[in-house]
Amino acid sequence: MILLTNDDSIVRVSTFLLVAKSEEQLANDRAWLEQERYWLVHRRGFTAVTKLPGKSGSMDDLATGVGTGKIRANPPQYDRSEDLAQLRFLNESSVLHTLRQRYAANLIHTYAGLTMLIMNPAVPLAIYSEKVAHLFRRCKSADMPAHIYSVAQSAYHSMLSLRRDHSIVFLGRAGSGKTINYKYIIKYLTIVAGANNKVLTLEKLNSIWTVLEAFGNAKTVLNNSATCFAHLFSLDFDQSGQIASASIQTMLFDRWRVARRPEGEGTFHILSRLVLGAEGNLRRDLMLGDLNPTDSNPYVHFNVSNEDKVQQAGLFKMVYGSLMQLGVSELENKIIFSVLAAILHLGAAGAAKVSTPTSNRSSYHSSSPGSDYGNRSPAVDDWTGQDALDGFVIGLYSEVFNIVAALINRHLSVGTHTVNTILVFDCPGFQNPASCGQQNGATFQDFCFNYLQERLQLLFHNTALVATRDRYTQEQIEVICDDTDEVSPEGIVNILDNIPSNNSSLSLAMRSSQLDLRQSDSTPGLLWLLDEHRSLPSQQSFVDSVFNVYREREHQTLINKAAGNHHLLIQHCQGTNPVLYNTENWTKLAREHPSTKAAVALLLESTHNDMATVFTMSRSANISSTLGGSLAGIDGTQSLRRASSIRRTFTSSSAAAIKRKSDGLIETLRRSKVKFVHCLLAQHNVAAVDGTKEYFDSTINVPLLRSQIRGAEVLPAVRLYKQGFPECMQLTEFIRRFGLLASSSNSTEASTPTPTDTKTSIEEILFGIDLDASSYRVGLSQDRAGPAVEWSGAGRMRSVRPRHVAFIHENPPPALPNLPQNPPSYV
Ligand SMILES: Nc1ncnc2c1ncn2[C@@H]1O[C@H](COP(=O)(O)OP(=O)(O)OP(=O)(O)O)[C@@H](O)[C@H]1O
Repeated sequence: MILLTNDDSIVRVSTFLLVAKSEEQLANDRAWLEQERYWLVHRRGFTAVTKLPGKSGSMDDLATGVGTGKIRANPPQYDRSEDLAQLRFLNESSVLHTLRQRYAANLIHTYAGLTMLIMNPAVPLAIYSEKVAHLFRRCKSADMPAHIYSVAQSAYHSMLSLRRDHSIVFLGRAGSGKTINYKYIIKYLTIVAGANNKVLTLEKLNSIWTVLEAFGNAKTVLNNSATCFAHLFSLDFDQSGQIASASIQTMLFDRWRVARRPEGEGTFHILSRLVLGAEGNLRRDLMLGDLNPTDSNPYVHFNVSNEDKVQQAGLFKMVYGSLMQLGVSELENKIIFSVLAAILHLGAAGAAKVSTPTSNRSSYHSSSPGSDYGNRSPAVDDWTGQDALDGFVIGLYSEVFNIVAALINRHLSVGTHTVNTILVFDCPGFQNPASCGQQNGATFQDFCFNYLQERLQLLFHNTALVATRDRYTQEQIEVICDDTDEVSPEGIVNILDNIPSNNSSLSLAMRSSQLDLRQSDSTPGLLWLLDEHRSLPSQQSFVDSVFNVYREREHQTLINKAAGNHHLLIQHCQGTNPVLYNTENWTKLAREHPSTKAAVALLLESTHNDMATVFTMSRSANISSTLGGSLAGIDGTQSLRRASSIRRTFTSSSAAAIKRKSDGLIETLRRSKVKFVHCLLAQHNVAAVDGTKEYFDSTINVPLLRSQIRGAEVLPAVRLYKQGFPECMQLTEFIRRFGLLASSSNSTEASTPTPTDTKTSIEEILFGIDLDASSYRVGLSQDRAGPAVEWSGAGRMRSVRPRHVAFIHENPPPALPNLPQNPPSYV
């Protein structure tokens, strides 16, 4: 258990220990630095080496593995630095070394400048209790140890002081811990900010997570309970800083899973839980007893042990109870589960192709008794009967998922005036099935998830690097920072989603010379090619269309043809994570079968009045008008009050809609002040292995961690943070707070000061208090926000500041085996 204390004596002692060094310590430091310790980088890791005195030749020559050559090691006291910006020698190996040292001590959180890195510990840690949350309350950013609660607290504090909307975004690979930390952020804000009229409580949060996990998660090869939807939790605060309303927007990115789950993976948990857990009248009314778990059913699988079956049955009862706690009536519950039961019965029935007497076209009928949906979904081109049924089931499940989210919102959203919002965003992680030995190639669903992760990484790049540099230029602040090894995610994002500027057709795009395409910035992205592909003869494979366009050598570093008719390789995450995709069936998946829309219409127009009422409700003004919140909707146009139309935008399954959804999301996030959390995996498949503890007690997979650090652009961001001036304050605000320190002749009280007066006064104040001139700059620009004083990141040394909180392990966790405290080398 971690205990945080603000006991003064502890603060003073730790401050003294950190600041004051004995002569002996200083001598040791000097001796260590004179030794010239370097990292020798190699494919499998890095090794500490010492330069022998008197030997010539550059140590940089040894760094054959990275190419940067900046490989000096830090003295041992930096081993567990809480902020990577504190490292004296900032390089990739030193970053890996620090993360590894901290991880060995169960310190899974590390600041990377303004970003937080979190390693997945794979085992529960007792550092998230309510008591711990209260210790972060009212703390300022610089006073908090690295912890997921410090991210939440600094967003909350910043929202209150700036009166601006904030968002917290999680990035990382599948199973790296995004969802768990997303929940901790919301839990923290609920505990610390409190909620008016108990609109949000910890019990309600538990119910929400239980319901969403059941309806939106599934077992995948990379995670036993992977999130298959993106969710944006919106916490709306009133003037006093309390939560006044909340809502959740969901996007079921993997809606195909209900009908076409990848080999070896599961469908949404709720389907098997319903069959195993429903009892009494519900079981009888939904005829669940007729479904034999041993029969093959494309829409559910029961490949679990008896013990698991009991557990799944228990989980169903929890879901049912949670829905009730969230204000869902028994009737509404029954309606939701009856649609799910219909999906299961349709799966048991299967589909057959029949000819209709009135038309030459074929249509598809389920052989399920009483089912006449086939007439509503005319077959198109190469659709099969199973496609029609699958499309229908996808439509049904998507509507169920939407109504569940709408019912949660009905319970949380209060039509009250709110001032600011904190958005917390989680989505499926980066997928690479090859990392767990699956060589068949990644699926279309994986492609969609990876595209969204790339968009988020680009948002990070633009926020942490591009916008920061632009601001320095605007303020005429010179920052010397090496950016030669920076690679922007923009190149890969363009390959994935570029829309040709001349809106040419696919056949035109393929006929045009590459030069023309490049000159007009018209090289179409893969999503556009998928969308357009339906206009091509079906013999042409999607991969052929792609490589008719992407013949250019300059693209070969990002996209390549792979062995097999349908395979292509995309170099994701700045080339650190190549993913082999199998594009067979992608053109079909990117389209929406007409039966999907028919399923939606069927629910809305159902002759069963209650059913029609419930499903219409999620689209009607009733529910959307109850949605509170000051923040614009995820589609990037209007407020959340337009939730029904937002959801419609998101239910289209075409490739173009995936881009549109992502655009809306990024635009929504961009308008707020964004904080990023990068979740990291220490080992492949941590989240998919049972008996994780034993599996996990091994050394860190250094190449895996290195590729995540590179892909996440940690080093460039920390470097800019360290060299730059990341903390800024408007000049007027500075004067308001510190104006008293100005000499009387320059007092700003006499008359309204001009910007030049203000700047001069500030420079005098800073000069007067003898602050190191290299640690600040006074900006010049006259932009809307006004010129600013910028504070150096390097000057923000958390470890030498008196802390208001400190970590103490009550029961120190056992050190991981095979991890010496100061390992001489890593392999
Ligand atoms: N802070 C943590 N403490 C304990 N266990 C953790 C922590 N973070 C992650 N885990 C473990 O890792 C597993 C995967 O975490 P989680 O589902 O949050 O990952 P994810 O990144 O959201 O995955 P996906 O992208 O596949 O949805 C969890 O089930 C849990 O076992």
